[in-house]
Amino acid sequence: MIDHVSFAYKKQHPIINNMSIELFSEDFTAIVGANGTGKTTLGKLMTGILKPEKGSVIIDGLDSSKISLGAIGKKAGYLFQNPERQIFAPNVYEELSFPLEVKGMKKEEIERKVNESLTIFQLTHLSKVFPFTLSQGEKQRLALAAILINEPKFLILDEPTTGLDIERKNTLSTILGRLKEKGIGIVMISHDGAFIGKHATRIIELAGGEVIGDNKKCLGSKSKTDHCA
Ligand SMILES: Nc1ncnc2c1ncn2[C@@H]1O[C@H](COP(=O)(O)OP(=O)(O)OP(=O)(O)O)[C@@H](O)[C@H]1O
Repeated sequence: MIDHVSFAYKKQHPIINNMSIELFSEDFTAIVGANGTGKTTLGKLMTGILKPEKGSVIIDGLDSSKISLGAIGKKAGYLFQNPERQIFAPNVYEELSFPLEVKGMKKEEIERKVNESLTIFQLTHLSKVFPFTLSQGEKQRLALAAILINEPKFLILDEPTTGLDIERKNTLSTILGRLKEKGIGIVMISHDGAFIGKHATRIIELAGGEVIGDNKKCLGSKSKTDHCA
């Protein structure tokens, strides 16, 4: 929940101005608005990468300013506009196994979870590959898989369809549809009207540091919150 949040990179130039938004895990929420209106900034505030100057960001009942990024990552994952920024391991398999090792999970359990994830994200044939040689779509699927191996309740995606061809967009659609069915709340920052039209159950529009539109569509969702447009 974004509660009366204000944020500026430079004093006197607020990007987010006393904004409040409540997000629900049953929604696929799209954040839209013109270039430079603060969508990415809001996404980073939602996942604790940036901290608000005023107000608070409450993630699953906890104040983002008071918990570590690691702890936030177990509740809300963030897919960067450029997924390369969040890939660190020497090969695809280790990108997925490392967070589980850190958790202290047993080797057999790690193998089972990683192999399952490689299958879901169509990366099995690339498991030994150096991640930086992957294509854009493959890097994105790897970054998504690495976020989701933490089993967060919310996933925030920043312009995930940029640079993807139709086939890769369809793969992403299928993956996001499965996540939705599992009850993971999805927030997508995007200019891709067709993709938003297909998936979003709620559309929040930003301008001038404020929310200027907040509409819900039903799309057959099990939405419990207010009305559907
Ligand atoms: N690290 C930064 N330091 C200073 N200013 C920044 C920084 N990041 C973003 N800004 C500025 O903040 C404003 C909002 O940027 P932001 O990336 O959040 O917008 P956006 O709505 O996501 O834009 P786009 O649709 O082009 O991706 C812009 O004017 C941008 O130049």
